[in-house]
Amino acid sequence: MLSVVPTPITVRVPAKVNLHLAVGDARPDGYHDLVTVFQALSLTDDVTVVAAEESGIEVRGEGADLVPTGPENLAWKAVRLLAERAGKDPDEPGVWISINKGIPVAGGMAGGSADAAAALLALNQLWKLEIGRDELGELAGEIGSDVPFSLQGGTALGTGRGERLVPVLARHTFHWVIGLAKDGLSTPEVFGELDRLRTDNGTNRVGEVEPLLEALASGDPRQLALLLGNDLQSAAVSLRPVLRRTLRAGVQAGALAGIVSGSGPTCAFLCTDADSAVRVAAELSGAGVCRTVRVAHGPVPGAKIVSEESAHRPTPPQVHA
Ligand SMILES: C[C@@](CO)(OP(=O)(O)O)[C@H](O)COP(=O)(O)OP(=O)(O)OC[C@H]1O[C@@H](n2ccc(N)nc2=O)[C@H](O)[C@@H]1O
Ligand SMILES: Nc1ncnc2c1ncn2[C@@H]1O[C@H](COP(=O)(O)OP(=O)(O)O)[C@@H](O)[C@H]1O
Repeated sequence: MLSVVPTPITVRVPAKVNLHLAVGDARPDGYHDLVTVFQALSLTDDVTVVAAEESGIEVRGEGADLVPTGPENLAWKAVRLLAERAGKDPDEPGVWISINKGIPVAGGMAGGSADAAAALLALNQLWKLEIGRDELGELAGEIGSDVPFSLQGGTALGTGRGERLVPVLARHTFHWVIGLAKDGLSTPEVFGELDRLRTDNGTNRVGEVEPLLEALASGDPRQLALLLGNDLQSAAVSLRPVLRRTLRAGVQAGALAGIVSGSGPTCAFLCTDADSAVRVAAELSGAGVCRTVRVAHGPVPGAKIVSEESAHRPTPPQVHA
């Protein structure tokens, strides 16, 4: 008898950095209204789905031991949501998922959200559901605030919880150095710390987003560097004071500006060009304030299906501290 080998589908999905993150006051539902500008960066995860008798999830790559392989994995939430939509048993959907992590775990770069977005796209194809991008985006927003952006990629303005997106024009490619920290920070804890700091003694708030949008359209990294801002930065630094040193070290190494990525603790440094990014990465690595240092560029596209051949990731340029 001829046995048919199921065909796996692999989706590659990017990390994000928030170039502008304005956080409003806490809402009754526990969330905060945001005005944010996301940019998708060239640090990626690969998520492969394949039809299987035994359903489950496995995680490989850097920080894999910190990622849950049960129902708490955000990719598994995507599986359950799409299984319900497809009329399948969400407890036994008959799918095996392999995640290859290249995005730092709990680093404020939306790695879990990225895997959920990738799983949505891959299963849409595997189960031939033909759900359009708009509906996929809505399903993504049910999983988490950052998931719709992971699907969309590029550069986008996010409002609401960050899930309502409008694409933003970004001319040219921007070059970044990414400084990874030893341990992650919890997103809800960082939002909570910001609320506490604001109640106790107030904190500065980032200004309007329009000047940053103009800098993106101009494509001038020097102009953009002056306008990067993140309301969560003071909270992340309060919980992890060493980040102040990391931010200073990146600028001393030659970056135009440094910023905590989202809720941190990863720090992102904007550089003039690709060569400068490599030099800054080497020097920051030598400063001993980061676990690992990588170079990246953005914007890059959102989640997309890649062929099996190209699913074997090239080793990203990195410098070990
Ligand atoms: C801060 C940001 C900036 O892009 O990213 P990260 O740094 O975590 O990657 C996001 O707002 C994180 O989005 P995401 O990680 O999807 O968060 P969710 O799962 O939706 O929410 C986790 C928790 O964070 C808090 N939260 C999240 C989003 C938001 N607008 N207000 C909040 O207060 C809430 O306590 C919520 O329960
Ligand atoms: N697929 C996943 N990849 C990474 N973390 C995940 C995943 N699913 C759930 N998590 C959990 O989400 C937490 C936040 O991880 P992550 O999304 O990488 O960071 P952040 O929210 O800071 O951007 C992790 O500590 C981990 O326990």
